[in-house]
Amino acid sequence: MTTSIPFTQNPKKVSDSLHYYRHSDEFCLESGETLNEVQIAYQTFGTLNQDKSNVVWVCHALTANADPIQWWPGLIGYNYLINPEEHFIVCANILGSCYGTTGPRDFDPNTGERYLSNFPNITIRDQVKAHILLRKHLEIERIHLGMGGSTGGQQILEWVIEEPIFDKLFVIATSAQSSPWGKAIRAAQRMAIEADPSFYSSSVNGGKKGMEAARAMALLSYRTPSTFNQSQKDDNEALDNYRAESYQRYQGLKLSHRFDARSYYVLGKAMDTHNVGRGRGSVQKALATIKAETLIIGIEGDILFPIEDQQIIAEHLPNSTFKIIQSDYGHDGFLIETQKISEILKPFLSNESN
Ligand SMILES: CC(=O)SCCNC(=O)CCNC(=O)[C@H](O)C(C)(C)COP(=O)(O)OP(=O)(O)OC[C@H]1O[C@@H](n2cnc3c(N)ncnc32)[C@H](O)[C@@H]1OP(=O)(O)O
Ligand SMILES: N[C@@H](CCO)C(=O)O
Repeated sequence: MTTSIPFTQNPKKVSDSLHYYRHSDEFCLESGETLNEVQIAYQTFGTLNQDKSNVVWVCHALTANADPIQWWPGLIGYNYLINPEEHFIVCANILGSCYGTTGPRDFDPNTGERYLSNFPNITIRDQVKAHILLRKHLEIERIHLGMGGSTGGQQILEWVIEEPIFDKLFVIATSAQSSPWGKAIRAAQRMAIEADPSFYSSSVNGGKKGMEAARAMALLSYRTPSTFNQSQKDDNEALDNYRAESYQRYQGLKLSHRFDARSYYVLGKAMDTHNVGRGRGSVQKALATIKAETLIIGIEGDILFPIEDQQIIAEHLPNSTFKIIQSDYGHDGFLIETQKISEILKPFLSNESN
């Protein structure tokens, strides 16, 4: 087994409490293709209590890693609502990513070469299958709270339908199926990556310039005009070198220093596959099977996952609470508005209904 070295050019980005579960059996994907010797990188925080009733499983968003204390500060961490003193927090890097779990830059055990552009298409359901493998490896039979935002929320919704082992769910800025609008946004980003000839090369860092452009496009769907218009104002004399352009270029560079272009490509395609109704009759029928008490939060101004996406979930879940928060940040507000989220999540977690 070729050990997969967690991808990061910034070692501090990969926490020293990262663990690995290596699955020796064949991992069959929804596409019918298989992956061998899948490795799942994960982190746990806190202690499993006697009756294993304090598990909080966090599913991360597109470019995050297995350390939610790092990327969801204010909500998860010591002295926050979801904390290691009270909860046994588990978070796994998702299949196809580049923070320790098997993805395009890892070595294919069948060829001894890195997958690179040969990494198979994966789905959200495949990512959930990897979570389930890890759950079983950790001998966790019940999850008190499953939580996630954006594609993390998509994983949670898929998972609870596959395995009704959750007491409570919290999902934010997410959907029950990917919309044509979301698919169009990600297609444009893939076109930018495909326009970078190095994406198809054998270079382990291929596609990075394309990913920088893709990230700049993505940011336009993660934010709102007000965040740019408030923070990136130019003086009246400016005729070039605008702050908004400098910001976009910087954000692209920032991502290219910590993320892999082929992972970005594969994970975007996985998001496109999301549809809880596939093979289950309809989205409505699939959602109606979810008995867990669910909190759904939408963000006013989120153009990637508009409020209607969360309304559909709320309408078809038998036991749900739906709240809307305001955020200048739009979609990325789920990572930033942790105070507003905590004010809603706290009473949801403390009620005795479950
Ligand atoms: C390994 C890991 O990190 S796990 C992954 C964690 N990340 C994720 O999950 C992705 C989600 N996180 C994010 O998207 C972001 O961290 C957010 C949304 C939470 C906040 O966004 P940020 O990028 O931190 O803040 P913001 O968008 O305001 O940008 C601030 C940065 O832009 C820089 N900047 C601001 N304006 C400009 C400009 N005109 N030109 C150049 N740079 C600029 C700031 O100096 C700052 O730089 P820094 O990040 O090096 O400190
Ligand atoms: N901006 C966040 C959330 C995207 O949904 C990320 O890059 O992971």
